[in-house]
Amino acid sequence: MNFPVLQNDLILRAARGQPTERAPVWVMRQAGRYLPEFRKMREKHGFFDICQTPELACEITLQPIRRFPLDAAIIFSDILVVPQALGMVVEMRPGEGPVFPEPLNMPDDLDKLCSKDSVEKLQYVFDALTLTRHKLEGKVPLLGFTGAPWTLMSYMIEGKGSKTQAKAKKWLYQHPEASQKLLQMITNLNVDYLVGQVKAGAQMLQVFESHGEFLTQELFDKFSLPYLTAIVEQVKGKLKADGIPEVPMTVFAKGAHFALEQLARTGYDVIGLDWTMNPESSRARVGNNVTLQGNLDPCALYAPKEELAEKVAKMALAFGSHRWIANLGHGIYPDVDPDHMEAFVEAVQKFSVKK
Ligand SMILES: Cc1c2[nH]c(c1CCC(=O)O)Cc1[nH]c(c(CCC(=O)O)c1C)Cc1[nH]c(c(CCC(=O)O)c1C)Cc1[nH]c(c(CCC(=O)O)c1C)C2
Repeated sequence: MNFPVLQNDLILRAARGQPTERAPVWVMRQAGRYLPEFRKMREKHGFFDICQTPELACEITLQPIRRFPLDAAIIFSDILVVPQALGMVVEMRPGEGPVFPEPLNMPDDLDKLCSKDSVEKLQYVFDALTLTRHKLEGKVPLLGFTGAPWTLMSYMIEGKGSKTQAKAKKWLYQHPEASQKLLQMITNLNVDYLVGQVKAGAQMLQVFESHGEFLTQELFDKFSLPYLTAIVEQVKGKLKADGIPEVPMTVFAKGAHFALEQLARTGYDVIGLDWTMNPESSRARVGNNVTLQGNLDPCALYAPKEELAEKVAKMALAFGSHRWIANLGHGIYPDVDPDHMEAFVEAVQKFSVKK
């Protein structure tokens, strides 16, 4: 596809354990809600209309890259496009967030899902990736992503955000086989979806297990870890079989602090840490063969800029300069002042320089 030559490969080097002059930095959910230029675009267009229109998705992906000296762009989309591709309706309601008008209630409802040709329904994401990779002009690598099977399953059953995920967890206890059938269906689509994203131009991939925090270790071992592992093994295996150079893969399992050692053995190149994790003890637990990503408290961006810079300096010291990708410990919040996002990025660049 003759993509422009990459000029900044810091994040790819950090992910592979190669030396970097300083830590690369990007921010989860960096495109979107907190930027006035995004909100202006949202006044005119529906959320999923933007996702489905490559020119608009590309424009929003580039907005934070124009403003801040970031080291990666993440394609503008949402994890919930995967349930849509399986035949579910998802609406984005103002003030409420994503809603499934007809969530899955009982195992029989799985028959309503349609896994045939589902990856083809995501062609618009592939088109957005290809366009964006060109429009980035090689400035920084382009990241693709998906939601992990458990996180997507929980949305498909709850039908919206939930404080407890009790309906979804009820399935794990009452309908373990149906749960595994659903998780496998999502895993299969995710593998094809991520391979398709790389073929379309994604240079690195992240799997978001945002609802890891609701699982016990026992539930995580049974209903999350095997599917996260299958995804990394199969995506890397398929790329290799197709003669396509492998790309680094990140897993962000929010709240799954108990699973750090296991996650480090799955084959992911990068483990994302949420803001509750201690960088030094996390490093001691995972060893030196994986890269860590994170993990400043997203609310630290509310602090005065000087204090924010101090927190970043402290974080840089705790992670050290090798195998670290600087980020927040979860997505940036919608009411953060963009000037403080800039202060965060600049502080990482200043304090993570290798001595
Ligand atoms: C990576 C990504 C996501 N969503 C969006 C992006 C695009 C890139 C970016 O913003 O940088 C756009 C993205 N997605 C959404 C928005 C706001 C919608 C709007 O403009 O009205 C944007 C910009 C909508 C959305 N989509 C989702 C929610 C959370 C709902 C809840 O559980 O209460 C919400 C509010 C689901 C979702 N979506 C995503 C996750 C995983 C990351 C995380 O844990 O934050 C999750 C859980 C991932």
